[in-house]
Amino acid sequence: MSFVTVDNVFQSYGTRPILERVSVEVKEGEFISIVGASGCGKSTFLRLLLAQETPSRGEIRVAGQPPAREPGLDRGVVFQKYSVFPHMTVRENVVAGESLRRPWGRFFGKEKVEARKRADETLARIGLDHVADAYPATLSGGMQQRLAIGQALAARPRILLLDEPFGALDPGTRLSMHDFLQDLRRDTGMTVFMVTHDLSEGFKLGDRVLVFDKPRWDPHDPNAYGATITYDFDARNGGIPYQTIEEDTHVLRPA
Ligand SMILES: Nc1ncnc2c1ncn2[C@@H]1O[C@H](COP(=O)(O)OP(=O)(O)OP(=O)(O)O)[C@@H](O)[C@H]1O
Repeated sequence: MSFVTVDNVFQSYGTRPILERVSVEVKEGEFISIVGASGCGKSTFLRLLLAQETPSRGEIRVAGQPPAREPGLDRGVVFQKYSVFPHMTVRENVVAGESLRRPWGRFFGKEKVEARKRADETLARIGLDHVADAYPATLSGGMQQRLAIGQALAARPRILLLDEPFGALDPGTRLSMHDFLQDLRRDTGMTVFMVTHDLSEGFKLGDRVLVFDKPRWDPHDPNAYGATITYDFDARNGGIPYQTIEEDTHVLRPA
């Protein structure tokens, strides 16, 4: 059964189309990698899933409902640049990750004690419990990015959105982050959408790899048309396409 449904979504900025006819269904627990040329709208697609933006046309549903507009507890997000707070300790960063998503923004009294306990559980899960009282500047790049993921996980989201989360890391750290993410996913059963520029990373981590591209191209006006999902690969089965786009209708159909 579909958990995230994207139904014929279009997004434009002013008169400029960015995405057109994007439709995809994702089951709960699936890991979706997203690849495509620079500027083709991959981050825009994540912002739509996050409900930071509303599509110009079409509909997105999460568990049958429109995604909540306010910062929700159901979706966590991690960007390439570390989003941790430098003036807070590692533990405080994880507590903040949860509290900032609440309407009133802070925990008090007993709630605070419980939030710190949950933060310590998250830190144990991401292997940062031994540096709970340290400040982010004293951590390596990989540890800081793990902390950013810990922040996003603090509220136990059902969906994790990752926008090139490992792009700024060196190759060795990147590999250990892959292991970390695979373990995390096994433990939590989260649904993950990850934008990456690295195709092999996309196939290694993803159950499916979605390719965003422009099916129509005007050489005199490269911005005339938007991008859509042109391939939907089964990454667990040698990269056989589940679906490919039809030349005439530009609609994804079973391959
Ligand atoms: N708020 C906005 N207003 C106007 N144009 C925007 C806005 N956000 C993004 N764009 C434009 O939309 C296009 C798609 O941007 P987006 O960041 O989604 O692409 P991307 O595929 O994630 O790119 P990259 O791989 O380089 O990160 C870009 O040309 C960008 O300049």
